[in-house]
Amino acid sequence: MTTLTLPAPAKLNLWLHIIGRRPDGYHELETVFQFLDHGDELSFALREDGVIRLHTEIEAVPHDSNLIVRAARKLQEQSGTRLGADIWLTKVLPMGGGIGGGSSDAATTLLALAHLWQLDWDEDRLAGLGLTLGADVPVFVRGHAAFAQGVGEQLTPVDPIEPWYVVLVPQVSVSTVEIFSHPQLTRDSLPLKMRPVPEGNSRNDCQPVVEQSYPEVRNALNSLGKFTEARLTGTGSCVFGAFPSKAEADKVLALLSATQTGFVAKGSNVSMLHRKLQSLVKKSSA
Ligand SMILES: C[C@](O)(CO)[C@H](O)COP(=O)(O)OP(=O)(O)OC[C@H]1O[C@@H](n2ccc(N)nc2=O)[C@H](O)[C@@H]1O
Ligand SMILES: Nc1ncnc2c1ncn2[C@@H]1O[C@H](COP(=O)(O)OP(=O)(O)OP(=O)(O)O)[C@@H](O)[C@H]1O
Repeated sequence: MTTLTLPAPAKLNLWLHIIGRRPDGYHELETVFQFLDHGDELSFALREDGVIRLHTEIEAVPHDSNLIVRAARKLQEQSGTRLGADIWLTKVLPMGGGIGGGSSDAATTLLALAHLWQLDWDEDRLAGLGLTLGADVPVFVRGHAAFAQGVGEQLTPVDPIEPWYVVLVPQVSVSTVEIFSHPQLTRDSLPLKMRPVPEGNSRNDCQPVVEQSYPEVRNALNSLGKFTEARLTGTGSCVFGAFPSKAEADKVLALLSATQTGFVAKGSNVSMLHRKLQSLVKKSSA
Protein backbone atom coordinates (compact mmCIF):
# COMPACT_ATOMS: atom_id res chain seq x y z
CA MET A 1 0.00 0.00 0.00
CA THR A 2 1.43 3.43 -0.94
CA THR A 3 -1.41 5.80 0.01
CA LEU A 4 -3.54 6.08 3.12
CA THR A 5 -6.37 8.37 4.28
CA LEU A 6 -7.06 8.51 8.00
CA PRO A 7 -9.09 10.62 10.45
CA ALA A 8 -7.66 12.76 13.27
CA PRO A 9 -10.44 12.97 15.85
CA ALA A 10 -10.98 15.63 18.50
CA LYS A 11 -10.83 14.94 22.24
CA LEU A 12 -12.67 16.33 25.23
CA ASN A 13 -11.31 16.62 28.75
CA LEU A 14 -14.45 15.46 30.59
CA TRP A 15 -12.93 17.00 33.72
CA LEU A 16 -9.47 18.31 34.55
CA HIS A 17 -7.78 18.88 37.90
CA ILE A 18 -4.40 20.52 38.36
CA ILE A 19 -2.68 18.92 41.32
CA GLY A 20 0.77 20.51 41.17
CA ARG A 21 3.54 22.07 39.18
CA ARG A 22 6.82 20.38 38.26
CA PRO A 23 10.20 22.14 38.60
CA ASP A 24 10.27 22.56 34.78
CA GLY A 25 7.03 24.60 34.97
CA TYR A 26 4.76 21.90 33.49
CA HIS A 27 1.60 21.19 35.45
CA GLU A 28 0.66 17.84 36.89
CA LEU A 29 -2.86 16.99 35.89
CA GLU A 30 -5.56 14.47 36.51
CA THR A 31 -8.01 14.36 33.66
CA VAL A 32 -10.28 12.06 31.67
CA PHE A 33 -9.95 12.09 27.89
CA GLN A 34 -12.73 10.92 25.62
CA PHE A 35 -12.70 11.12 21.79
CA LEU A 36 -15.29 12.63 19.49
CA ASP A 37 -16.42 11.13 16.20
CA HIS A 38 -15.50 14.42 14.57
CA GLY A 39 -12.17 15.67 13.31
CA ASP A 40 -9.64 16.44 10.61
CA GLU A 41 -8.68 14.08 7.80
CA LEU A 42 -5.18 13.41 6.49
CA SER A 43 -3.99 11.68 3.33
CA PHE A 44 -0.52 10.27 2.91
CA ALA A 45 1.36 9.11 -0.20
CA LEU A 46 4.70 7.38 -0.01
CA ARG A 47 7.75 9.13 -1.52
CA GLU A 48 10.92 7.25 -2.32
CA ASP A 49 13.15 10.35 -2.19
CA GLY A 50 12.88 11.05 1.56
CA VAL A 51 11.12 14.42 1.17
CA ILE A 52 8.34 15.25 3.66
CA ARG A 53 5.89 17.72 2.14
CA LEU A 54 2.60 18.96 3.56
CA HIS A 55 0.60 20.32 0.61
CA THR A 56 -2.06 22.11 2.66
CA GLU A 57 -1.28 25.48 4.19
CA ILE A 58 -2.78 26.45 7.55
CA GLU A 59 -3.00 30.15 8.26
CA ALA A 60 -0.39 31.35 10.76
CA VAL A 61 1.40 27.98 10.94
CA PRO A 62 4.56 27.84 8.78
CA HIS A 63 5.16 24.53 6.95
CA ASP A 64 8.09 23.42 9.11
CA SER A 65 6.32 24.30 12.41
CA ASN A 66 3.22 22.30 11.58
CA LEU A 67 2.91 19.42 14.05
CA ILE A 68 2.27 17.10 11.09
CA VAL A 69 5.63 17.94 9.51
CA ARG A 70 7.42 17.90 12.87
CA ALA A 71 5.96 14.48 13.70
CA ALA A 72 6.90 13.08 10.27
CA ARG A 73 10.48 14.40 10.45
CA LYS A 74 11.04 13.10 13.98
CA LEU A 75 9.81 9.65 13.03
CA GLN A 76 11.95 9.71 9.91
CA GLU A 77 15.06 10.73 11.86
CA GLN A 78 14.58 8.28 14.72
CA SER A 79 13.68 5.32 12.52
CA GLY A 80 16.47 6.02 10.03
CA THR A 81 14.14 5.36 7.06
CA ARG A 82 15.07 6.77 3.65
CA LEU A 83 11.40 7.12 2.71
CA GLY A 84 9.34 10.31 2.73
CA ALA A 85 5.71 11.34 2.21
CA ASP A 86 3.35 13.77 0.54
CA ILE A 87 0.63 14.79 3.00
CA TRP A 88 -2.71 16.56 2.55
CA LEU A 89 -4.86 17.87 5.41
CA THR A 90 -8.57 18.65 5.54
CA LYS A 91 -8.76 20.94 8.57
CA VAL A 92 -12.09 20.76 10.36
CA LEU A 93 -11.12 21.31 14.01
CA PRO A 94 -10.73 24.84 15.38
CA MET A 95 -7.20 25.76 16.47
CA GLY A 96 -6.63 26.71 20.09
CA GLY A 97 -9.96 25.13 20.91
CA GLY A 98 -8.79 22.69 23.60
CA ILE A 99 -10.02 19.79 21.50
CA GLY A 100 -6.51 18.75 20.52
CA GLY A 101 -6.56 19.29 16.76
CA GLY A 102 -2.83 19.76 16.30
CA SER A 103 -1.97 16.91 18.68
CA SER A 104 -4.39 14.58 16.92
CA ASP A 105 -2.95 15.48 13.50
CA ALA A 106 0.51 14.62 14.88
CA ALA A 107 -0.65 11.26 16.24
CA THR A 108 -2.40 10.32 12.99
CA THR A 109 0.80 11.20 11.13
CA LEU A 110 2.90 8.95 13.39
CA LEU A 111 0.54 5.97 12.99
CA ALA A 112 0.07 6.47 9.24
CA LEU A 113 3.76 6.79 8.46
CA ALA A 114 4.77 3.90 10.73
CA HIS A 115 2.35 1.87 8.60
CA LEU A 116 3.39 3.23 5.16
CA TRP A 117 7.09 3.02 5.96
CA GLN A 118 6.56 -0.46 7.45
CA LEU A 119 8.39 0.43 10.65
CA ASP A 120 8.56 -2.09 13.40
CA TRP A 121 7.56 0.45 16.06
CA ASP A 122 5.10 -0.53 18.79
CA GLU A 123 2.56 1.84 20.34
CA ASP A 124 4.76 2.56 23.41
CA ARG A 125 7.56 3.84 21.21
CA LEU A 126 5.22 5.95 19.06
CA ALA A 127 3.53 7.39 22.17
CA GLY A 128 6.96 8.21 23.64
CA LEU A 129 7.94 10.10 20.48
CA GLY A 130 4.48 11.75 20.52
CA LEU A 131 5.04 13.10 24.03
CA THR A 132 8.08 15.06 22.78
CA LEU A 133 5.69 16.87 20.41
CA GLY A 134 2.95 17.68 22.95
CA ALA A 135 1.37 16.48 26.19
CA ASP A 136 -1.85 15.51 24.40
CA VAL A 137 -0.27 13.43 21.63
CA PRO A 138 0.12 10.07 23.49
CA VAL A 139 -3.61 9.58 24.14
CA PHE A 140 -4.32 10.02 20.42
CA VAL A 141 -1.59 7.48 19.59
CA ARG A 142 -3.15 4.95 22.00
CA GLY A 143 -6.69 5.64 20.87
CA HIS A 144 -8.60 4.63 24.01
CA ALA A 145 -10.46 6.94 26.42
CA ALA A 146 -8.24 7.33 29.45
CA PHE A 147 -7.72 8.65 32.94
CA ALA A 148 -4.49 10.63 32.58
CA GLN A 149 -1.92 11.62 35.16
CA GLY A 150 1.47 13.32 35.00
CA VAL A 151 1.35 15.94 32.26
CA GLY A 152 -1.22 13.75 30.53
CA GLU A 153 1.07 10.91 29.46
CA GLN A 154 0.37 8.32 32.19
CA LEU A 155 -2.74 6.75 30.77
CA THR A 156 -5.16 4.25 32.26
CA PRO A 157 -7.94 3.15 29.88
CA VAL A 158 -11.47 3.95 31.08
CA ASP A 159 -14.94 3.51 29.58
CA PRO A 160 -17.19 6.43 30.43
CA ILE A 161 -20.68 6.59 28.89
CA GLU A 162 -20.67 7.73 25.24
CA PRO A 163 -23.30 10.47 24.99
CA TRP A 164 -23.91 12.94 22.19
CA TYR A 165 -22.23 16.27 22.79
CA VAL A 166 -22.98 19.81 21.76
CA VAL A 167 -19.59 21.49 21.41
CA LEU A 168 -19.65 25.27 21.16
CA VAL A 169 -16.70 26.96 19.48
CA PRO A 170 -16.36 30.54 20.76
CA GLN A 171 -14.69 32.65 18.09
CA VAL A 172 -11.53 33.18 20.09
CA SER A 173 -8.28 31.24 20.31
CA VAL A 174 -7.08 30.58 23.87
CA SER A 175 -3.33 30.22 24.40
CA THR A 176 -2.50 27.12 26.48
CA VAL A 177 0.73 28.80 27.68
CA GLU A 178 -1.18 31.90 28.83
CA ILE A 179 -3.65 29.88 30.90
CA PHE A 180 -0.98 27.65 32.47
CA SER A 181 1.00 30.75 33.48
CA HIS A 182 -2.00 32.64 34.92
CA PRO A 183 -1.31 33.71 38.54
CA GLN A 184 -4.85 32.82 39.68
CA LEU A 185 -4.90 29.30 38.21
CA THR A 186 -5.82 26.60 40.77
CA ARG A 187 -2.76 24.39 41.10
CA ASP A 188 -3.47 22.57 44.35
CA SER A 189 -6.45 20.31 43.71
CA LEU A 190 -6.27 17.16 45.80
CA PRO A 191 -5.11 14.08 43.89
CA LEU A 192 -7.73 11.37 43.43
CA LYS A 193 -6.07 9.00 45.88
CA MET A 194 -6.90 11.54 48.58
CA ARG A 195 -10.58 11.88 47.71
CA PRO A 196 -13.42 10.04 45.97
CA VAL A 197 -13.43 9.54 42.18
CA PRO A 198 -15.62 12.19 40.53
CA GLU A 199 -18.81 10.65 39.21
CA GLY A 200 -18.70 12.07 35.70
CA ASN A 201 -19.10 15.52 37.13
CA SER A 202 -16.36 17.40 38.94
CA ARG A 203 -14.85 20.40 37.10
CA ASN A 204 -12.12 21.87 34.93
CA ASP A 205 -9.63 23.87 37.04
CA CYS A 206 -8.75 26.04 34.02
CA GLN A 207 -12.35 27.20 33.59
CA PRO A 208 -12.45 30.11 36.12
CA VAL A 209 -9.39 31.90 34.64
CA VAL A 210 -10.47 31.26 31.04
CA GLU A 211 -13.98 32.62 31.79
CA GLN A 212 -12.43 35.66 33.43
CA SER A 213 -10.13 36.45 30.49
CA TYR A 214 -12.44 35.52 27.61
CA PRO A 215 -16.04 36.83 27.77
CA GLU A 216 -16.85 34.83 24.59
CA VAL A 217 -16.20 31.62 26.56
CA ARG A 218 -18.31 32.79 29.50
CA ASN A 219 -21.17 33.56 27.09
CA ALA A 220 -20.92 30.10 25.52
CA LEU A 221 -20.96 28.43 28.97
CA ASN A 222 -24.00 30.48 29.99
CA SER A 223 -25.87 29.72 26.76
CA LEU A 224 -25.29 25.96 26.80
CA GLY A 225 -25.72 25.90 30.60
CA LYS A 226 -29.42 26.72 30.13
CA PHE A 227 -29.92 23.21 28.69
CA THR A 228 -27.39 20.98 30.47
CA GLU A 229 -24.22 21.17 32.55
CA ALA A 230 -21.70 23.00 30.35
CA ARG A 231 -17.93 22.73 30.79
CA LEU A 232 -14.65 23.88 29.25
CA THR A 233 -12.37 21.31 27.57
CA GLY A 234 -8.59 21.59 28.11
CA THR A 235 -7.62 25.25 28.28
CA GLY A 236 -10.54 26.12 25.98
CA SER A 237 -11.91 27.84 24.07
CA CYS A 238 -14.47 25.09 23.33
CA VAL A 239 -17.21 24.20 25.80
CA PHE A 240 -19.36 21.09 25.76
CA GLY A 241 -22.51 19.57 27.21
CA ALA A 242 -23.82 16.00 27.06
CA PHE A 243 -27.20 14.79 25.72
CA PRO A 244 -28.72 11.31 25.58
CA SER A 245 -29.54 11.43 21.86
CA LYS A 246 -28.41 13.10 18.64
CA ALA A 247 -31.90 14.53 18.16
CA GLU A 248 -31.74 16.36 21.50
CA ALA A 249 -28.22 17.64 20.87
CA ASP A 250 -29.21 18.84 17.36
CA LYS A 251 -32.26 20.61 18.79
CA VAL A 252 -30.20 22.50 21.37
CA LEU A 253 -27.55 23.51 18.81
CA ALA A 254 -30.29 24.78 16.50
CA LEU A 255 -31.81 26.82 19.34
CA LEU A 256 -28.40 28.38 20.06
CA SER A 257 -27.43 28.95 16.45
CA ALA A 258 -28.41 32.63 16.37
CA THR A 259 -25.60 33.51 18.79
CA GLN A 260 -23.26 30.50 18.93
CA THR A 261 -21.16 28.43 16.52
CA GLY A 262 -20.65 24.76 17.21
CA PHE A 263 -21.19 21.17 16.23
CA VAL A 264 -22.76 17.94 17.46
CA ALA A 265 -20.65 14.79 17.81
CA LYS A 266 -20.84 11.40 19.50
CA GLY A 267 -18.44 10.64 22.35
CA SER A 268 -16.32 7.60 21.66
CA ASN A 269 -14.06 5.48 23.85
CA VAL A 270 -12.21 3.96 20.88
CA SER A 271 -11.00 6.70 18.57
CA MET A 272 -12.25 6.67 14.97
CA LEU A 273 -8.59 6.60 13.89
CA HIS A 274 -8.09 3.26 15.63
CA ARG A 275 -11.39 1.89 14.34
CA LYS A 276 -10.28 2.74 10.79
CA LEU A 277 -6.81 1.20 11.32
CA GLN A 278 -8.39 -1.99 12.69
CA SER A 279 -10.64 -2.26 9.64
CA LEU A 280 -7.61 -1.83 7.34
CA VAL A 281 -5.71 -4.59 9.16
CA LYS A 282 -8.78 -6.89 8.92
CA LYS A 283 -9.13 -6.19 5.17
CA SER A 284 -5.46 -6.85 4.46
CA SER A 285 -5.46 -10.12 6.41
CA ALA A 286 -8.76 -11.35 4.84
C1 LIG B 1 -4.61 21.31 28.59
C2 LIG B 1 -4.46 20.00 27.86
O1 LIG B 1 -5.02 20.10 26.55
C3 LIG B 1 -5.22 18.92 28.61
O2 LIG B 1 -5.43 17.79 27.85
C4 LIG B 1 -3.01 19.63 27.71
O3 LIG B 1 -2.40 19.48 28.95
C5 LIG B 1 -2.24 20.60 26.84
O4 LIG B 1 -1.50 19.81 25.97
P1 LIG B 1 -0.76 20.38 24.69
O5 LIG B 1 -1.62 21.38 23.97
O6 LIG B 1 -0.25 19.19 23.94
O7 LIG B 1 0.35 21.21 25.38
P2 LIG B 1 1.89 21.30 25.09
O8 LIG B 1 2.10 21.74 23.69
O9 LIG B 1 2.58 20.09 25.59
O10 LIG B 1 2.26 22.50 26.08
C6 LIG B 1 2.02 23.86 25.80
C7 LIG B 1 2.42 24.67 27.03
O11 LIG B 1 1.42 24.53 28.06
C8 LIG B 1 2.02 24.41 29.34
N1 LIG B 1 1.64 23.11 29.92
C9 LIG B 1 1.14 22.12 29.14
C10 LIG B 1 0.75 20.91 29.68
C11 LIG B 1 0.90 20.75 31.07
N2 LIG B 1 0.54 19.61 31.66
N3 LIG B 1 1.40 21.74 31.84
C12 LIG B 1 1.76 22.93 31.29
O12 LIG B 1 2.21 23.82 31.99
C13 LIG B 1 3.51 24.57 29.14
O13 LIG B 1 3.82 25.92 29.33
C14 LIG B 1 3.71 24.20 27.68
O14 LIG B 1 4.80 24.86 27.12
N1 LIG C 1 -1.60 20.60 12.34
C1 LIG C 1 -1.90 21.57 13.21
N2 LIG C 1 -3.18 21.83 13.51
C2 LIG C 1 -3.48 22.80 14.40
N3 LIG C 1 -2.59 23.57 15.03
C3 LIG C 1 -1.30 23.35 14.78
C4 LIG C 1 -0.91 22.35 13.87
N4 LIG C 1 0.42 22.37 13.82
C5 LIG C 1 0.84 23.32 14.67
N5 LIG C 1 -0.19 23.94 15.25
C6 LIG C 1 -0.10 25.01 16.28
O1 LIG C 1 -0.53 24.46 17.54
C7 LIG C 1 -1.41 25.36 18.22
C8 LIG C 1 -2.42 24.56 19.06
O2 LIG C 1 -3.25 23.88 18.18
P1 LIG C 1 -4.38 22.85 18.59
O3 LIG C 1 -5.39 22.86 17.51
O4 LIG C 1 -3.78 21.55 18.95
O5 LIG C 1 -4.96 23.56 19.89
P2 LIG C 1 -5.80 22.99 21.03
O6 LIG C 1 -7.04 22.37 20.47
O7 LIG C 1 -5.97 24.08 22.02
O8 LIG C 1 -4.92 21.84 21.61
P3 LIG C 1 -4.80 21.25 23.05
O9 LIG C 1 -6.09 20.75 23.49
O10 LIG C 1 -3.81 20.16 22.75
O11 LIG C 1 -4.26 22.39 23.89
C9 LIG C 1 -2.07 26.17 17.09
O12 LIG C 1 -2.46 27.44 17.52
C10 LIG C 1 -0.97 26.23 16.03
O13 LIG C 1 -0.17 27.37 16.21
